[in-house]
Amino acid sequence: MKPTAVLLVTYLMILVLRRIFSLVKVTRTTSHFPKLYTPFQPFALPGALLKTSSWNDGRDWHWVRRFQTYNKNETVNLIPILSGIPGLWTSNMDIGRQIVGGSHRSSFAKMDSKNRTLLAWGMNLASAEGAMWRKHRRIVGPAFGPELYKLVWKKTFEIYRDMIEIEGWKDREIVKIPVIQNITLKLAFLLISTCGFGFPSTWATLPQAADGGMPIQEALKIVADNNRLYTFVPKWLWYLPFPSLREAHIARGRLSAFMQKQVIERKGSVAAGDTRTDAFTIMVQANQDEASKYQLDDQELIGNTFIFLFAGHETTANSLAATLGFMAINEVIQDEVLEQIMSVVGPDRDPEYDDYLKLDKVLAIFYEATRMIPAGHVLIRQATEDTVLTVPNPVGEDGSKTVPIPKGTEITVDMVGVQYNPRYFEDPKTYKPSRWYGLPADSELFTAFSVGPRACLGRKFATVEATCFLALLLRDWQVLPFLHAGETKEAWGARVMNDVGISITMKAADFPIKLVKRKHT
Ligand code: HEM
Repeated sequence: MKPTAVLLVTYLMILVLRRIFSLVKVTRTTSHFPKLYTPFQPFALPGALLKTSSWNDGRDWHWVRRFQTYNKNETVNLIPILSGIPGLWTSNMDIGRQIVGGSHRSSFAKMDSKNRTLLAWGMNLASAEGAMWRKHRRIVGPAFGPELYKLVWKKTFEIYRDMIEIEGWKDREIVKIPVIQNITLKLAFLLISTCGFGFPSTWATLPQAADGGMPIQEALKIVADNNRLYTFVPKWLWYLPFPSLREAHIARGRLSAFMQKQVIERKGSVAAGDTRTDAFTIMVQANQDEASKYQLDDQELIGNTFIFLFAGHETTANSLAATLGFMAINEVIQDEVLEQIMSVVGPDRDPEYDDYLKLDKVLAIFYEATRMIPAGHVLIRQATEDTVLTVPNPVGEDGSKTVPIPKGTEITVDMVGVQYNPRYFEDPKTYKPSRWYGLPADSELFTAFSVGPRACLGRKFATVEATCFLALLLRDWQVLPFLHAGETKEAWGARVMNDVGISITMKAADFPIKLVKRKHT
């Protein structure tokens, strides 16, 4: 053998031995949990690029194998043999609470490597940890109060009305929507744009900006659609002559300059008594009122405004689309919900924010869709020190065990696993909104927004928007599936509502629906 070949083989053998050594070390230290072997870590390259198959666990493995993975044990140790870090995956929310709770005594933290997309516009609430998180929470928290929710309700109503008018549905008896996600994404985007950023936005096509450049709302839309690209594509690629990359680069530059100016202007208008109630304005107000050592700098204010877009746009839109998919195949539930809408709001009146709590069945159809296809599908943390977990015994056995967890262990709370765990849900495979009827609006029994201090800050933003939009839509229209020739409703449901994948959020693949105008007597 040639000396170079000998060197290469030796090098490869060292790599293999190092891999075996590190895997043995890691698996010994978390030996309490059963091991599942896979070639690659599902969320790291190359595993994330490959589809889940008989030999590979790709990035949607927890969806594809949701009825098998936790059959025998609620927590498993997923061990990638060829590349990536081994880690625990759990479907037990009692363990989840210990990991994602986020108290100042917590031994678990978010990992910077998983936060790159969220950090693209500045440090923010969703990415910060410890004292930094508390500082951000003091300023961002006050923005999410009754004034914002009233605005979300009002704007949802206005946007719905614009949509019906501008899409030309007003005079139609039947509307076929080829991709319902296009509608829900536009709605959720306009809501974040108006109520999060305080930019006036309508369903109509945007007018040209006064300076002839790209309208700010359009720049925001392009950034929302391309932010991931911006995080992962090397900087030099932006300057190559690919029109879509150039456009994304220009949009980012324009928005960045605009936001810097906006912070200064908003500070001035707040000092002069600005009474707007969008989250950005209230956050700037809270920042002005804070002692200087707790204040956020301009970039942090911008980072937090953008987090509303990245955390709240696709999640809400995909959950709304899923709700409409489940409505299309559940006529009886749709009628039951309509009955509540008619008794609370009636056939003609504009729904008001005070109706929100009375429309619990409308909220329940959204909750149940979000349970079955949880947009926030994984909560990933790492142990920051040697610690322990209290692991409940299997269902039917009282008590729990204390299990040591070494520093550095990565733990993923698998929200699909949690939402399909029979410990928490009777008949978890069935779409059954009645499980949520009458549930107090902020109850932690509903876990798809996470739990504890680090739970979703936008939960009420999303549920107010969803309740208002669904009440309006279901009052005016019957939602039906758009069937293939000869297809039954059940077959449509099985095909469409199980075709679920992951971009960053979890979502049903694009699907069409049909709306038939209701005739209220
Ligand atoms: C159906 C819609 C939504 C779902 C399912 C959802 C789900 C979640 C989940 C599971 C988390 C916890 C993530 C983790 O700990 O790793 C979270 C955090 C967060 N969400 Fe949402 N979310 C939704 C809508 C929104 C909206 C509309 C906004 C803002 C307007 C928002 C803002 C946030 C923020 C700021 C955090 C970070 C909170 C913190 O770390 O203190 N979310 N969301």
